[in-house]
Amino acid sequence: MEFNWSYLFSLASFEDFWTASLLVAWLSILTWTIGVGAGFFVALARMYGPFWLRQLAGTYIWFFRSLPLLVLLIFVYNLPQLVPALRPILSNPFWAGLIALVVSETAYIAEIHRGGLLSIDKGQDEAAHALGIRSFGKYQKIIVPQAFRVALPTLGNQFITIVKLTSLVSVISLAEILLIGQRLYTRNFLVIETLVAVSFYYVLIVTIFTWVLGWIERRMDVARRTPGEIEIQAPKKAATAATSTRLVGADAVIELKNVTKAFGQKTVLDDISLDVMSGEVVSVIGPSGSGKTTLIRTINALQDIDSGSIRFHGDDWIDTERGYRLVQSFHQDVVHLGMVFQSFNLFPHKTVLENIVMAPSYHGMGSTAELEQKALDTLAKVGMSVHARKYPHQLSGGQKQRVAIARALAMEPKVMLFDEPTSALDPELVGEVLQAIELLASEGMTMVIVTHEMRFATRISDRIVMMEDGQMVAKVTKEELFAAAPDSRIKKFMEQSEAHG
Ligand SMILES: Nc1ncnc2c1ncn2[C@@H]1O[C@H](COP(=O)(O)OP(=O)(O)OP(=O)(O)O)[C@@H](O)[C@H]1O
Repeated sequence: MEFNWSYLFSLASFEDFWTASLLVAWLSILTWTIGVGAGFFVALARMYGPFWLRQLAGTYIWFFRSLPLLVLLIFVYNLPQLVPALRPILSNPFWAGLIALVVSETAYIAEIHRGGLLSIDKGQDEAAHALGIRSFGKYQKIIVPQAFRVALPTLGNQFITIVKLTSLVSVISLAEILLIGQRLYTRNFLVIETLVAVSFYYVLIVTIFTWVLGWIERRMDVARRTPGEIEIQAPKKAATAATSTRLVGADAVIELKNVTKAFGQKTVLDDISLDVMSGEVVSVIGPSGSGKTTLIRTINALQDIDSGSIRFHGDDWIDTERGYRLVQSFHQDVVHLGMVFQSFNLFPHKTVLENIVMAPSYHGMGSTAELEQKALDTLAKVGMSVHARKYPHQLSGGQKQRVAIARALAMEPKVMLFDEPTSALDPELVGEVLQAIELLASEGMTMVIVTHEMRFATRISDRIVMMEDGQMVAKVTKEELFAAAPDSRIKKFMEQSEAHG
């Protein structure tokens, strides 16, 4: 038997195949789009829901991934036998097929989203918390765009799977590509030629959508973007620390009282009390693992405490009398505590300017134009305005940290918290970050700085506190430090640290 080429070529213009191809494309797009939306909520329910919802989402995923699609299709199509009211919808093979495909695919897509969500660094969440960006805004602006970018290749792959799975809908008589082919070869017995044509139409659809998905992926890939041009005039050089005009006030801005925190058996903060006065710069030093980072993170509730209390600006802020409790206005007021993290925690999918404008815009602090101008002014202050249109991956570590400082400053905080701001930097980049911090100190900003930079701590601080094994073993002013005996704990520690640094 000869291969019938002319018959095959005639199928390229067979209208029923083109109609069926459009139907397959439409069914696949609908299934994928609804599945991507529904799957996201199932993933969120599975990860963050209350216990019963997590169980429910887990059971849904387990059940519909176990059930063969063919069984589900036939079940859904025949459901009107049990529930006649569903007949108007489910007796239509397109709707029955769509519902079965969506129910099944949502289970797979939920797991893809879960992978995307799990890949997002915890630091992104912490940065959102510190900037007062709450759940919905956090997901909308920070987590979902990044998680979606990570999940996109796998989601694209799932789309291809869906296109091919639509061929199963032929069992409930949907006139899709395979069914058109079957109808032809049962009449003319040209099975091979007809199946070649069927394959051609599937390959064509998959090729077009692979190209479209690839294009979307490339568009979302910030690593491919070239730094944008900056229209503003670059300042000749970064602002430098002015002669200090700083005065330490008599009012405490932050008051920690008998704060304790244990991780399991290990007490990491042991009855810590500390007042930070307005305009004061307090550096927290101490050996690795002594509890410095834990301490600073308790102030803006990135870390909970077991007992004790924290007051902010003379008002209740965090207490533990009836369990760990934040004051009601916590999330509005946390923005007054700017935080700079050791690992920067910039938003990688946003430009430098967008990183800075995001929180003020979320809090409605002005029009976009006003906020951008303010952001550029703040960037100029840390010597970063020329880089405003770059993405974080296009910056050095020191530049990233200066942007992180500008991002915190954009919320016009009353206090700045620095958690080892130079620890992740190469030695040659440390200076530029310290200079930016020093400038803030000279302007009278109240600051708490966890640092290993002893010389810097001595130069900039009004007070230095030393942690050791969860206890505050020294709390000295600069004068007391100079006057301290050479064999005092704090002086010895500082000397040893400098020698190793
Ligand atoms: N989430 C956590 N779960 C369990 N243990 C923790 C957690 N966070 C910190 N720790 C432990 O608490 C102790 C203090 O950690 P912390 O990060 O506060 O120390 P540090 O003084 O800042 O150290 P370094 O200078 O090395 O950053 C360490 O022993 C650490 O392992």
